[in-house]
Amino acid sequence: MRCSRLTYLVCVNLLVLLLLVLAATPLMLYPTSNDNDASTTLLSTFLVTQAFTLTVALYRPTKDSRAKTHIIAFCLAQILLFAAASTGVSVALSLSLYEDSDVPSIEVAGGSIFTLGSLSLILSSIVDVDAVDEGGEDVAASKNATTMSLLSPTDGDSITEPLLQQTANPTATKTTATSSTPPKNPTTRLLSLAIPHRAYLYAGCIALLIRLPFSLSIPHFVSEALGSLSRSEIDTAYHNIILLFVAGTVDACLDFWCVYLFGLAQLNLVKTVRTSLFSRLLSFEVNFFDQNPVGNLTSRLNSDTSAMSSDLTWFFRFSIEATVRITGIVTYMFIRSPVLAGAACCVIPLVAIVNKKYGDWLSKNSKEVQTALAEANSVAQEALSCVRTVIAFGSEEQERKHYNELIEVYYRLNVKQTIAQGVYYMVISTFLVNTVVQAILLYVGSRLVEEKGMEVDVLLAFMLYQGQLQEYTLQIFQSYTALLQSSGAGDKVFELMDRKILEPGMGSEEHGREEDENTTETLITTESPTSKIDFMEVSFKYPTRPEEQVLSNLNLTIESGQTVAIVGQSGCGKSTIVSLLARFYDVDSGTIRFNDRDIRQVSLKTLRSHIGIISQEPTLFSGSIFDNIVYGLRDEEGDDEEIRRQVEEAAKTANAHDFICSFAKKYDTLCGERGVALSGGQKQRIAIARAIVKRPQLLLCDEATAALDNESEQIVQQALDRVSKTTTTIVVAHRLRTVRNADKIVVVKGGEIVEAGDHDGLLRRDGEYSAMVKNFS
Ligand SMILES: Nc1ncnc2c1ncn2[C@@H]1O[C@H](COP(=O)(O)OP(=O)(O)OP(=O)(O)O)[C@@H](O)[C@H]1O
Repeated sequence: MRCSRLTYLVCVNLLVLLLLVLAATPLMLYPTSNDNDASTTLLSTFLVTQAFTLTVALYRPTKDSRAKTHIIAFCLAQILLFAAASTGVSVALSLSLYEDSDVPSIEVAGGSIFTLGSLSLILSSIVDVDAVDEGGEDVAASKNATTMSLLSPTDGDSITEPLLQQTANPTATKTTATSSTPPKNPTTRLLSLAIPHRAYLYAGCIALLIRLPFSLSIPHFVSEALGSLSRSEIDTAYHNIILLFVAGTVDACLDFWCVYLFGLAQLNLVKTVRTSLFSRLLSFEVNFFDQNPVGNLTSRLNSDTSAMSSDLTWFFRFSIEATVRITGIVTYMFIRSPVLAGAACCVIPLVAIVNKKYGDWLSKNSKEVQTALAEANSVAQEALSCVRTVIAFGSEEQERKHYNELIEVYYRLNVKQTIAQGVYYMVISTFLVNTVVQAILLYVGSRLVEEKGMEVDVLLAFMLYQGQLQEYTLQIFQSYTALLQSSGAGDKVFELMDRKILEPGMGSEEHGREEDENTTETLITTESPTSKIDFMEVSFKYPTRPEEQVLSNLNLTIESGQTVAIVGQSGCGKSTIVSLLARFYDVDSGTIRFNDRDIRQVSLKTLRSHIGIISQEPTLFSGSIFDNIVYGLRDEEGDDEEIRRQVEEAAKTANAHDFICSFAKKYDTLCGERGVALSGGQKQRIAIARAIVKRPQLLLCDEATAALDNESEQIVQQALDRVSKTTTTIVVAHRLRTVRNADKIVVVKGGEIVEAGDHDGLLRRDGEYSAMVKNFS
């Protein structure tokens, strides 16, 4: 395993710390007259080593700017530590001298070294050493630009900046949809997500900072009150009890603001991440959804976004609170007894190391947990959305088994996590912090009381504060662990955010944006409300199946207002022609022209606003019939009366008005999920009304009557015939009797057009079409 310079720094710090602790321990326990000399030696060793590690860190410039950033952050923190150390040590030394060496300076030095060492270890564990280790020069170089921009975002107000780091390439040719290289370390990126919500975070921090002195003083007043009582100083005890009550009340009031403001930041963060991710998902091309199960995506949208946001705000709140509390408590402890302070801090370095390891493992495991959950969700979602098919085929047991297997994987990963958590709490929290530290404090404290005449209430205060110190030390580490856990969940979300939007997704919108006005003009101001379509030498393969040539050099012209039927054997590419026209996919070569304009030069929104699509399986939303029909008009503005009139008119044209009016709630009748509360024919007629309510220039009917019985087929066919008089229509059909009246019938075979003409002409020709008609009759 390769080690970065930062890892070496941490190791050197740790080693020096251990040596100094070993050297200081006998001096602290058995002080001699040479203490001052010894303490000076220890302190200067520590400072020299720090200076040495700093020099090593700054020496030899590295090309890896990410590592550089970490090192600079590390060095800055070290410099701050130096400043704090010098001030702290001189204050402590003068205190001990002032008190006539009641507290030997060696104890001050020992305590300071413990604290400094611990702080530098905490710092080292927080700096993402492994991220620097893992990144080779190449990877790091590819990440540099975005990393640096995120470390110092200039426009922090836009959530899209940290979330959407890759914009679409408008001229991108079709490639298999893969995610682009993730631009940066997810932890740093995750942190940058909080930038737009900084107002709440700042306010929360201010409330926290005002609150903490009150909160921190409570154990002091308790110890003072008890100490006064033990000395029978009743008035002083009452005085401390009143102070305790006041401090506790202020603490409680400000606690509300902390919970509220940090909670608000979290809610806003979840909201922004969810809405950004959802809109990103909607801008992906159809091919993306061919490859990614919906359950998987909803899992990312729900559980991953909330996991990353809650852990992130948890990190902000508790890391700040814990840092302030630890600083306050450690300062208080050093002022009252440096030796006891050293004893209280002695396990912190160990906790730091264990926590770093635990955090790294947790980050990896939580990624696996989220993936396992997403897979299980995907299976559940699919089974539930196709529940009728599952029941009809008696596949309940099979689906149950499949889901159980995936949930078992999720369960096992969680069990692993629970065991690790149990071991962590057992060793760190219960044993080290609650048992070892308490025992050390009581032992050292009782010796100080016995041998140096230290007051018992000092020991009492230490016992009360040490609980808080350990609790918040754990909390600061856990908030770091939570951050890593968030990055685990955030990783998958960022993967989707970073995925390039390929044409025909948003890329084309960007492309079409400049031309939007012209384009809309072109499409709308044609003489007739219909459109002319040209397929010119069109070839196409599905990206997920590149080995199969679906269409090859297909040429087809559909005049404005014509009704053209596309027929052919199953799998010959009929529906593909429809999908290409709606730009669900882009052609590999050749051109499709809409009113003499290449559809790749038209924004998707504009193009689709002129196309109505009716498919074999009409998908209705779970709202009312009115909601479903008006869906086709959602972008249009107008008064409610006018919209209602248009909806009813479309329903009448689609032969749907009468059956809608036969329902008690008429247009307000609910359709049920995916329209389950309606018959196939009724659903199809509502789908027709939805497609024509916006008066499209082109109507695409893909096997619109194929799933209906004869009676329903006739009613729907009448509706389609009526609609096709006012628009250009392309009909894909199996039932040849439904296409007899088409202006042109096109026979597709092996991805090519083999015959074209009207019904009578093709029959006379006695070719493919004629054979198909004979087969069907
Ligand atoms: N999303 C897809 N991904 C990969 N291949 C696809 C996809 N959709 C269709 N195909 C394949 O492309 C070919 C043409 O399919 P298409 O749906 O256009 O045929 P069709 O003529 O409409 O068939 P049918 O009459 O049965 O509906 C088929 O071999 C099909 O398996």
